[in-house]
Formats: sequence, C-alpha cells, structure tokens
Amino acid sequence: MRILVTGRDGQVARSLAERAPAQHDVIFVQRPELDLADFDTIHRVIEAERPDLIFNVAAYTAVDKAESEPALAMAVNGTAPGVLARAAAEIGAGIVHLSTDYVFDGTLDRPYLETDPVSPINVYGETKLAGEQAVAASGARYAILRTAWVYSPFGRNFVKTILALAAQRDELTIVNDQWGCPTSAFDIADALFRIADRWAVDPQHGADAIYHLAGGGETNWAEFAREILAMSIAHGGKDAEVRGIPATDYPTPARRPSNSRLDSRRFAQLFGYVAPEWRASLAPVVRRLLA
Ligand SMILES: NC(=O)C1=CN([C@@H]2O[C@H](COP(=O)(O)OP(=O)(O)OC[C@H]3O[C@@H](n4cnc5c(N)ncnc54)[C@H](OP(=O)(O)O)[C@@H]3O)[C@@H](O)[C@H]2O)C=CC1
Ligand SMILES: Cc1cn([C@H]2C[C@H](O)[C@@H](COP(=O)(O)OP(=O)(O)O[C@H]3O[C@@H](C)C(=O)[C@@H](O)[C@H]3O)O2)c(=O)[nH]c1=O
Ligand SMILES: [Mg+2]
Repeated sequence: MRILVTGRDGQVARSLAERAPAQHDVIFVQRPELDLADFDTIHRVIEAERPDLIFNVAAYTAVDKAESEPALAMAVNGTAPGVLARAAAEIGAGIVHLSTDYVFDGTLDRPYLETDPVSPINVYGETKLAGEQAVAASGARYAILRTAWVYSPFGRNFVKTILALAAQRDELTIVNDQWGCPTSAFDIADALFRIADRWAVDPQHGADAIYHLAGGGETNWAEFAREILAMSIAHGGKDAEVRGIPATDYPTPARRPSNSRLDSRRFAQLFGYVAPEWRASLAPVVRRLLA
C-alpha cells in the first residue's frame, strides 16, 4: 500500500520510518509542503500523492503552550484532521488518526474504555477531541487510536527530559498522583502497520472505530522517572533522587488528568497487537539514548 504520513520529524513519524515493512510504500510529508494550519496545502498534497492510506501523526503537542495558543492548536488538532479525512474520502483512501488519553478528565477509578465519556480538562485535550469528531464525521474509512505518554529516542518527551535533568541536578521533584500508560513510539508504529496489513486484505476490518493503544501496565510520572533513572545507571548514565510530589505542588498552565490509564484490549481483539509492558519497551530506548 501507498501510505502517506503527516510529519517527518515527530516521534511517531520517525518510528514509522524505522519500522516500515518492505511491502508498504511510505511517504512522509512535512511543512511547508503540508502545513496542517494551512488547509489548502492538505488538498494539494493528497491530490498529488494519492495515497491508499493516511497515517495522521502530526499534531500540535505542546500541552502547556496550547493554553495560550488555542486557535492554532484547534486548527492543527481539531480542524485539519477533518479536512485531511474528507480529502481521503474523496480519493477512497482510509485514514488512521492518532488521539490522546487527555480527552478524559481522569475522574474514573479504572483504565478507560473506548466507550467511556470524554471530557477534556485542557485546551490540548479539547482540540484533540474535536479532531476525533471531525474524522468520524468525514465519511472516510477511519480508525482513531488514542495513545498516551509517548516516548522515543526522537523529538521531545519525558524520558529525554528526565535524562537531561539528571545530568544537571541531584534531586528531581516529580508528580506522583497522575497515573497513565507510557507508550513507546515504536510500538505505535508497529500497531499502525498492523492496521495497514489488515486493511490491505480487508479494508472494512475494524473500520470506523476508536481504539485505545498504550503500553502495558500503568505507572505515575515519579515512578516512570525512577525507572528511567534505574535504567540510566545500569547503562553508565547519570542518576538522581526522585522525590514524589502532588500535582498541586507542580503548577503548570494546563491541568492534567489524575488518571488517564487506557484499556487497550479492544485493539488487541480486532488487530491482534498488544504493546509490551511499559518497562520492556522503555529499556531499549534508554539504552539507545545513552549509547
Ligand atoms: N507525545 C505524546 O505523549 C502523545 C502524543 N499523542 C498523539 O500522537 C501523535 C504523534 O505524537 P508525537 O509523534 O509525539 O508528536 P511530536 O510532537 O513528536 O511531533 C509532532 C509532529 O507534528 C508536526 N506538526 C506540528 N504542527 C504542524 C503543522 N501545522 N503542520 C504540519 N505538521 C505539524 C511537527 O512538525 P515539526 O517537526 O516541523 O515541528 C512534528 O512532525 C499526535 O497526534 C499526538 O497528539 C497522543 C498521546 C500522547
Ligand atoms: C519535567 C517535570 C515534569 N513534571 C510533571 C508535569 C506533568 O504532570 C508530568 C508530565 O509532564 P510532560 O510535560 O512531560 O508531559 P505532558 O506534556 O503532559 O505529556 C502529554 O503529552 C501529550 C502530547 C499527550 O497526549 C499525553 O498523553 C501526555 O504524554 O510530569 C514534574 O512533576 N517534574 C518535572 O521536573
Ligand atoms: Mg509524529
């Protein structure tokens, strides 16, 4: 299949580039050719490239900055996915769109199912929810994958932040009352290609649905940081003491849900892919970052 990926340097885009199987022809388009805030470029790129499938993995991902740039975040995350999906529908292409655990408010006391009510508590989450709704209403064949706490050797992410902070400080204070599922961008890439493989055979398989796809198990940010640093020491990297603090002691422009754990069983049932337990996927990424 001919697969068009939005973005080239993002965490998931770079992971897709590394994991692309030989049977797919994968094209990456980024700014200025494709600018999700400039909708004309979307039509132009889709008509020129005529993909069979689109992986929309580009997004406005700066959670705190989105609070002060809501219009740009909404254009990129909320409106552009609908424009892209309608362009896909016009040429008969499918679209796989990535969304986030931050569409939930975190008040539930168990991992979230796809059927649980959404209620974002920050601008980023609101814009990503609008994007989901726009894709679902587009008429294109779609799958929406909500993932969470993404890390990789690429771009900006919590793992790289913690390793960098440990090189500067002896003690890190990290929030310990927000729970979620760290997810390797490589695992997301594998899941996306699994969808492509299935749709190459049966384009309707599991189509027009939302899925949760996150790393196995669960943790909080402080425990995640401790594990990153334990792996760092094991590979000769820096160490630091992690002091767990409540989110109320770490004020940020955007509120974050205290529980955004995702239940990924529906995707496993439909597509036969289960992401490894989060520590298992974390180890090779930390090793690579320290190499
Ligand atoms: N990171 C995370 O923790 C999580 C991410 N997600 C979702 O997963 C997807 C992938 O995230 P991830 O790979 O981490 O994202 P990154 O932040 O690593 O990359 C974002 C990409 O989007 C591109 N982009 C931003 N604005 C525009 C624009 N106006 N036009 C075109 N491209 C643009 C960036 O381009 P450039 O390099 O030029 O800036 C970059 O390639 C996103 O949909 C995100 O919402 C979901 C849950 C968690
Ligand atoms: C750097 C740092 C962060 N924190 C806290 C702040 C926050 O509650 C938590 C994580 O901070 P970050 O800014 O790395 O993560 P954040 O931007 O909230 O990450 C989110 O990104 C978007 C794109 C998503 O879709 C989500 O799934 C999620 O991954 O850790 C500390 O407590 N101490 C620190 O030193
Ligand atoms: Mg990306």
